[in-house]
Amino acid sequence: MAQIPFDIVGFDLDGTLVDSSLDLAAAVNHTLSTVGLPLHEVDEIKRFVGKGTRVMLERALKASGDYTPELLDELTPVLMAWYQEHLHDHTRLYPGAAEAMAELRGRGIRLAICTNKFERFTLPLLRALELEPHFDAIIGGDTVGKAKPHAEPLHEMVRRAGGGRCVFLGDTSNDIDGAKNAGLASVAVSFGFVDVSHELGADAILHRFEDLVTLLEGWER
Ligand SMILES: O=C(O)COP(=O)(O)O
Ligand SMILES: [Mg+2]
Repeated sequence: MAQIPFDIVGFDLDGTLVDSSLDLAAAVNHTLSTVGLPLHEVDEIKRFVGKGTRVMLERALKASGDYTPELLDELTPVLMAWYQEHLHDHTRLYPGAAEAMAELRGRGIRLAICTNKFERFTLPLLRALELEPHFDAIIGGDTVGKAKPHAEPLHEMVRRAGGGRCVFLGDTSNDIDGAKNAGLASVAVSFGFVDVSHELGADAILHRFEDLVTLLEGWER
């Protein structure tokens, strides 16, 4: 069995480890419906994800020409409250992720998460999906006061996971730029919310979780 040259495999959450698009889209559309604004398609809302819940709503309001700072302030708590109650109605791991995580852990590699989703959503979601025990570190968008692409949340993830060489997987520029800023190896996934994997300048691209272990085994030492 070939060796994997990493101590830690870190994951972005939305659009990388879990497909949360239906619940996020429902949260945005529920919020817009409370004030009679036009709703968005799920595929459109997927493009708004990655910089946290408030920015997702801001992008949705801007897309329909309805944005004002006051409206965003008014509606953000509505979205937060609704999403808190619907974190895992439809949200699931991507195919092959559970098996890849089990294989990596079985080989002594530590797993970690760094997401721009707030802890108040991240932790209950991971608990509901029974994923929390698999991770040595879970960093949310508000854990260290800075979000990806800032290096600090990724540094904190590596620190809390016990240190060592780390590769980080993600689906947007926040993730890959963040990994680079933190000096980590990076993998862009092509099955996330928007496939921009070829534009991100990641060290490698992953098309399906079934290929993750082989990809890491073949990594240059
Ligand atoms: O924008 C968000 O809510 C979080 O997104 P992320 O898990 O992809 O960082
Ligand atoms: Mg993401």
